[in-house]
Amino acid sequence: MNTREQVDALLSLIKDSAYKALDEYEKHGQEAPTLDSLVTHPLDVEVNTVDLKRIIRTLEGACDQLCSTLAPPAHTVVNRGQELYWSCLGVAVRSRIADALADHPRGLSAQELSDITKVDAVKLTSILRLLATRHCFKEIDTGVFANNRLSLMLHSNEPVSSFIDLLKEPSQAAASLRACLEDPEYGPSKSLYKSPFMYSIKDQGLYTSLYDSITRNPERRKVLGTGMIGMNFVMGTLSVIPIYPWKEYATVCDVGSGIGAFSQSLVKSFPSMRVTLHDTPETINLSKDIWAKSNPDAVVSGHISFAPGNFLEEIPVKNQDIYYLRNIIHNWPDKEALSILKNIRNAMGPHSRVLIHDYVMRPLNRCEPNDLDTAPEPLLPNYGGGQVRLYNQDVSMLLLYNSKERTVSEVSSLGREASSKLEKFWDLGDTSVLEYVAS
Ligand SMILES: C[S@@+](CC[C@H](N)C(=O)[O-])C[C@H]1O[C@@H](n2cnc3c(N)ncnc32)[C@H](O)[C@@H]1O
Repeated sequence: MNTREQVDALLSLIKDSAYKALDEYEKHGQEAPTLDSLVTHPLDVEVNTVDLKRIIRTLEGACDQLCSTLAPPAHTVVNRGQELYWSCLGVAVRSRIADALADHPRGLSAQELSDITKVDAVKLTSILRLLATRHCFKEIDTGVFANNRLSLMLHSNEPVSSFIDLLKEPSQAAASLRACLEDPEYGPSKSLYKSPFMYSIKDQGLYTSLYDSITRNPERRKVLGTGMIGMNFVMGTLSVIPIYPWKEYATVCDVGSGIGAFSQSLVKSFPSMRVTLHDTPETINLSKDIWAKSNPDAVVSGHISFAPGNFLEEIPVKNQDIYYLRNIIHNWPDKEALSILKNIRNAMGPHSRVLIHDYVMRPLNRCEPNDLDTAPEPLLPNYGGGQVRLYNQDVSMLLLYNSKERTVSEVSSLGREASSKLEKFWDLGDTSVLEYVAS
C-alpha cells in the first residue's frame, strides 16, 4: 500500500470503529456521554466490556498510526520523549484535586484549589493545564478548573486513582533505567533483587525487593490492594467471570489473591463456590479485616477461607478444582515463576486446573503464523498504539522485578517444565487466560 492507500484504510477503520463504539454505548441503554458529562454511563461500570475493548483497540491503533504517518517524524518523537502526563496525574491524585472539585460543577480557581490542596497555585495551574489539554479536567474560564468525565476517575473513591498512585514506584525506577542498564552489576542481572527499582533505592539499603518495601509499609500495602482493583477494572479481567464455565467447579484457590478483589466478584456470582485466598501473612491479615466487613456471611459459612504462606516455598491449599493466578506470573523472573508453577503442580490433584490470567504478548510482525487475534492491515498485527498498555506493563515488570509479560509459548514452556500442559486459551480482549492441566 502507498501512503494514500494506507491513510484511506486507516480512515475507514477509524470511522467504522467510532460508529461501532457509539452503537456499543447505545446497546447499554444510553448514548455515549460527552467529555463534559459527570454522569456514569452503564457501560462504565459493566464487568464484561470485551466487545468495546476490541473496538477501541482498533480505533486507538488506527488514530495513532495515522498521526505517526502524517506528522513530521521529529514532531512525533519529541512529543513522546517529553511526555509528562503521568507525573501530573500523580500530583492530581495525591492532592485530591478531583475530590476538591466534586461539589463545584462550575469550577474553582487555581488559588482556591491551592488553598485546599496546599500545592502552589502557579505550579498547580501548569499541571492542570497539561492534564486539561488532553481532556482530564476542563478549564472553564482562565485559571478556573472543573471536573469532567475523565477527571472523575481520579476521585479518591475510585480504585483507578489508587492504581495511578501505584505508578509512583515504576516511575521512580524509570528515571534510573538508563543508569541501571549501564551498571556492570545491575545491567545484565536477571535477578528480582537487582531490578531498576532496586537500583533506584540501593543507596538507602533498606529493602531487598519491591514486595519487601511494600510489605513493610502499611500505607503502600493498602494502596496496592485498592490499586489492584483499579488496575483489573481497566484491564477488564472480571470478564473471566461471565465467560469461564465456573459452575462446573466447586473449589478455587486464588493464588496471590491480594485482598481478594477477584474472589469477591466470584462468590457474588457463584455463592456456592468454596474459595481459599492465599497470599503473604501481612496481606491475608489485611484481607481478613476487609472480608469481615464486606462479606462476613461468606467467611462464617466457610465459603471463603484464608491460607497465609509463601508461594515460592509451598502452596498450602491442596487438591482444588482451580488454581487461579491473576497478575502473578508476570511479576516474577523465570526462576521464581517456575518455582510457583512447580509448587502449584505439587498441590494439584489429578483433576485440578490452573488458570494463568495475564496480558499475553503478541508479535509485532506478520512473519510467524499465530492463533491470536491479529489486526487488519495496515495496522500493526498487535494493534500498535491500541494495545500500548500491554507494552507499558511489560516495561513496568522489567522496571520493578526484572520480569516481563510473556508470549503464549514462553508461558507454555514454563508450564511444561512444571509438568503441566496448555489445554485452552481464553482471549478476553486486553488480557488472556491460559488454562493448564497436569501432563
Ligand atoms: C500484583 S498483586 C496481584 C493480586 C491479585 N491476584 C489481583 O490480581 O488483584 C501480587 C500479589 O502477590 C502477593 N505475593 C507476593 N509475594 C508472595 C509470596 N511469596 N507468596 C504469596 N503471595 C505473594 C502479593 O502480596 C500481592 O498480593
